[in-house]
Amino acid sequence: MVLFERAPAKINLSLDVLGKREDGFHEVEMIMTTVDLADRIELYTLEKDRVEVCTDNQYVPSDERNIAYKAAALFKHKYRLYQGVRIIIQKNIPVSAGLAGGSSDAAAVLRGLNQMWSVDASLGELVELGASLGSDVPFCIHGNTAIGSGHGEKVRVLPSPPSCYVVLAKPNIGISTRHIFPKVIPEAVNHPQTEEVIHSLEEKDFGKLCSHIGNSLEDVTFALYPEVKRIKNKMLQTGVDGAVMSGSGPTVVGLASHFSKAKRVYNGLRGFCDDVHIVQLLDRR
Ligand SMILES: C[C@@](CO)(OP(=O)(O)O)[C@H](O)COP(=O)(O)OP(=O)(O)OC[C@H]1O[C@@H](n2ccc(N)nc2=O)[C@H](O)[C@@H]1O
Ligand SMILES: Nc1ncnc2c1ncn2[C@@H]1O[C@H](COP(=O)(O)OP(=O)(O)O)[C@@H](O)[C@H]1O
Repeated sequence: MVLFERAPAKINLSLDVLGKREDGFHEVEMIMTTVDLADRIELYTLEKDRVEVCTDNQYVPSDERNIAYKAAALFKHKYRLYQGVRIIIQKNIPVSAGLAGGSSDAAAVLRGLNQMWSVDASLGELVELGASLGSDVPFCIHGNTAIGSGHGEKVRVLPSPPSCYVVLAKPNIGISTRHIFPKVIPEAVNHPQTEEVIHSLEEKDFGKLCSHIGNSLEDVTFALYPEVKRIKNKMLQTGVDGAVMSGSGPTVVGLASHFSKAKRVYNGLRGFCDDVHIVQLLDRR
């Protein structure tokens, strides 16, 4: 049996760090949505009780270190399943980019195995399983647009954003989330106005959305990697309506009301930054 799943990239419209927790994680509040840049996951049932992973990206492990492998092993263990699965991952989402590519692959594997093996686990059960794999997995299971709180495991669905074009620009560096969080001083960083971002979604007010997007991790990432700040500034100079770093970076997200504007920003970034995409929001509810 074979099943195909799309694993879309997430972008942050906001990310606020509220404080440090005793378990080593940080209390966050982050508004996320998905875009039409996606990995493609193929799942094949194997008779042998084993998990196999193949990827086409040299920076992504093809063994038990792959988060998609971990998701399959966890799912098999939880539901006492003794058949195996081969997972083929076509990576289109840049790696270590702040776009939750790995988390989205893991979420796609949980969704896919649930369907392929007729387990019928509820969304809540999948979210709980996903939370043990990584802070972004619960959102990736939900998709659409949502606010994540706790360390990311509590997810509440929000209205879809107003329609727009999204420019994604990633400098030629990868950032590990675990290197950024320890350097955050919650009392010292800039905090986005999360409530205003929620109001702008409720009112479908694009201008208001653009003026309130923000990310508390920018201060730390910009200090360590000034090229990320330069990309954000370049986007703003070339006329994007709003710009914000996604996750712990380094991808910068630009929001543009029209394709012509997105194209101008895209052209302005070419030569300045190699990995640039114009994409659209997936959430069209
Ligand atoms: C920062 C965010 C925002 O969307 O995204 P990315 O930059 O990865 O896209 C996520 O919270 C990343 O989630 P994820 O990549 O799943 O990270 P995890 O494996 O859960 O955590 C990696 C490490 O980051 C730190 N961490 C993560 C989340 C959080 N709320 N507080 C933390 O302090 C912890 O040190 C943890 O050990
Ligand atoms: N399926 C996967 N896709 C991408 N990266 C993966 C995957 N499995 C494990 N990894 C490892 O996780 C790290 C970053 O994952 P990724 O999800 O791309 O970054 P981010 O959390 O910044 O969005 C990399 O070190 C990568 O090797």
